[in-house]
Amino acid sequence: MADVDFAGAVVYAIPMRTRFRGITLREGMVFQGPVGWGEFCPFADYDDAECVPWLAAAVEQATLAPPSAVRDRVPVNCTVPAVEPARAHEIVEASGCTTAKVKVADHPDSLAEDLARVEAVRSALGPGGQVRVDANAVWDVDTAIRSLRLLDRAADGLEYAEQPCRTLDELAAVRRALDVPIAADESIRRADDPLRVAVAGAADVAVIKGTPLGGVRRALQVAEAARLPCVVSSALETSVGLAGQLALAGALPSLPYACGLGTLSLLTGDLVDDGVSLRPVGGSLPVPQLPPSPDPARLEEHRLTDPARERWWRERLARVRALAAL
Ligand SMILES: O=C(O)CCC(=O)c1ccccc1C(=O)O
Ligand SMILES: [Mg+2]
Repeated sequence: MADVDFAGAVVYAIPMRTRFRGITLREGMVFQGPVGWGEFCPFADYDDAECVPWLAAAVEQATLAPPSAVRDRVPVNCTVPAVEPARAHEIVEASGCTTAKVKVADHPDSLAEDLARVEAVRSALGPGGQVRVDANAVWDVDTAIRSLRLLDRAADGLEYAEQPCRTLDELAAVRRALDVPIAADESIRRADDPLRVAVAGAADVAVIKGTPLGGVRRALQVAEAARLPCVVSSALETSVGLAGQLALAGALPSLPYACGLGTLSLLTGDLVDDGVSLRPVGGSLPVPQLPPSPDPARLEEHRLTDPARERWWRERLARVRALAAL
């Protein structure tokens, strides 16, 4: 990709407001192409091969215009990390969202805390809101069934449960045992071939994350192949990468659920100006025409300064570019 300024890529590091998915500092790179900026932000524990689609997504955004949108706003959920009930209540209230996604099973023996968090979220939303939970694939089938029965009751009805177990067979078993709808996330984005994963019997909802799936175009194909209602969700990007996820959500023919794109509030800062920052207002986000450009002062503020860490990112980008032939 001769037309992408990889040499001028900036490495950023933004602290998380609360630990999320084991992450306390969100790191990544942004670079500019002929169409705009792209963001390369695979999690630190991913090997080079798993980073290839993340790079493809960033390069796509920097070099190709987004697909045409069929809507100009996208309803979003607020994301509630594994926090105390009082904090969970505050997060939901401050978000302005009527749908909340609650992290559960964050550590062993978390059930009592999970139940209290889900109850607090329901009380913050009131009866008209929707509560979904995400267990990030950690339960076995029996634990999932037992926990989800109780969580469903504590939530006064769950909208769905995201990836309660690891495999599709396990998801199918949980789905057969319960009335709670099941959503597949890791089963799709970490599949060997996301285009071929037969998720339809194992889940009711497909979580589509454009960044790990290799970009907006590829994610639209995965969404079509899934043959299920889709929820677009973030990978904790700054507003630069979130813009691509909103382009994806804007282009999907059908979007029956709130999307997991209200995640900027999990970070303590952003790379773009407040006026174009993708923070939900009234429970929804706009579909931007083009990705917002980083603000130079914000870039400087969040620039990663540790030289060894910066080198790690630049070397990672070089290796992944070689692997991806980009
Ligand atoms: O879906 C959301 O509400 C926010 C995004 C989210 O939860 C997430 C973000 C980064 C990595 C993994 C996940 C996840 O869905 O487990
Ligand atoms: Mg998930």
